[in-house]
Amino acid sequence: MTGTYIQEKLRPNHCFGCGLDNPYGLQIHSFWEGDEVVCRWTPKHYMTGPPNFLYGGISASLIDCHSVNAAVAYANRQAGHEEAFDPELFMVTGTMTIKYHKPVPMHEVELRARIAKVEGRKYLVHTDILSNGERCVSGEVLAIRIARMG
Ligand SMILES: CCCCCCCC(=O)SCCNC(=O)CCNC(=O)[C@H](O)C(C)(C)COP(=O)(O)OP(=O)(O)OC[C@H]1O[C@@H](n2cnc3c(N)ncnc32)[C@H](O)[C@@H]1OP(=O)(O)O
Repeated sequence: MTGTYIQEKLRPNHCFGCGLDNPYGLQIHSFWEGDEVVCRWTPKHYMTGPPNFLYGGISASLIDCHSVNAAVAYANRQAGHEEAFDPELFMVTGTMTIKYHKPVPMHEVELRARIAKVEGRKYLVHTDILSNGERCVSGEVLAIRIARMG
């Protein structure tokens, strides 16, 4: 999959959640699957919250970055910049709501994001975290398009 991950098109990027240039970050790798953006990610042992389960803040960070990256990818796709992203199509999180349905076991999870609504500079993204196909966490992220920072 190297070369087709959304994060590859956002470099350089030191973001803790999605920056491939941050060796201390979560290093998510997201890709299109039809109309959904998918990421498979495995927690490190020190990311535990409740015994044997993932820390909720990590789930929130995963949803945050995966969703914003999905919105950036969507905007670039709509603008015909799928191969090389337009640096002007950059977004940050405005608002995020997280619902924890079930604890997340400490093994590989799948994130699935869908663009629910676009209104001007606002992109509403729905993302689920699944473990063994079961939804454990869901999030609603409002990504807001801005001029690129830095
Ligand atoms: C590729 C790497 C991605 C890295 C990102 C990873 C995710 C992150 O962690 S981002 C960091 C966390 N987020 C931030 O720090 C953002 C801080 N906030 C800001 O910079 C600004 O408040 C910002 C950009 C969100 C909005 O400011 P500004 O561009 O002036 O927006 P503004 O013109 O006031 O509003 C535009 C629209 O968005 C809405 N809006 C603005 N802020 C928010 C908000 N926080 N929540 C909901 N809606 C908002 C406004 O109501 C307005 O809507 P409408 O067009 O319908 O009237």
